Amino acid sequence: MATEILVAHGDRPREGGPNRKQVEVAVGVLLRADGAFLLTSRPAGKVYEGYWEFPGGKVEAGESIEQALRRELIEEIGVTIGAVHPWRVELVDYPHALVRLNFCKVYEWSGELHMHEGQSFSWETLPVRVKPVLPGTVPVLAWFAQERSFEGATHEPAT
Ligand SMILES: Nc1nc2c([nH]c(=O)n2[C@@H]2O[C@H](COP(=O)(O)OP(=O)(O)OP(=O)(O)O)[C@@H](O)[C@H]2O)c(=O)[nH]1
Repeated sequence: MATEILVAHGDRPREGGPNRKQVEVAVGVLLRADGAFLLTSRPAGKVYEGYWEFPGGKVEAGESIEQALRRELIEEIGVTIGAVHPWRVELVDYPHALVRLNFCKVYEWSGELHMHEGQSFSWETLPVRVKPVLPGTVPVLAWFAQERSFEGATHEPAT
């Protein structure tokens, strides 16, 4: 089966030409017992500043997805996570990079949420109230909708 590629902001020129390498990203979907999931806003100074996403970041050389996720969540939101459950993988073709998002569900963590990069956070359910949502995050909301038999718009479109 061909890998589905989500093209974000399709009309903009791509950096690095047609053979750009894929950037591996580890992404954490933290789930509370009541089903709410954690979204964080992208900090000032990063691409897509202010857009809402699931916390995570790029995998460094020599790291597994799980190791990267543990490191990123301590660095970014101050929690130490328990078991990591790989969920889905998505390829997103952004103008700035071709990223491979490795979404992992996490049900247990310790420590208080602390936004170390000045982000905001919000525990959300469907439909998501915060906006704008990062293009690479939108399909995740659709997966939740499928799992939860939720019908209707999962989020407000970015204007
Ligand atoms: N963390 C995260 N990144 C996502 C999501 N969806 C999505 O498309 N991305 C993309 O994946 C890439 C992750 O990079 P990042 O900037 O968060 O990673 P990082 O913290 O290691 O960045 P740095 O290079 O500034 O240290 C970005 O291009 C971001 O736009 C998501 O839900 N969570």
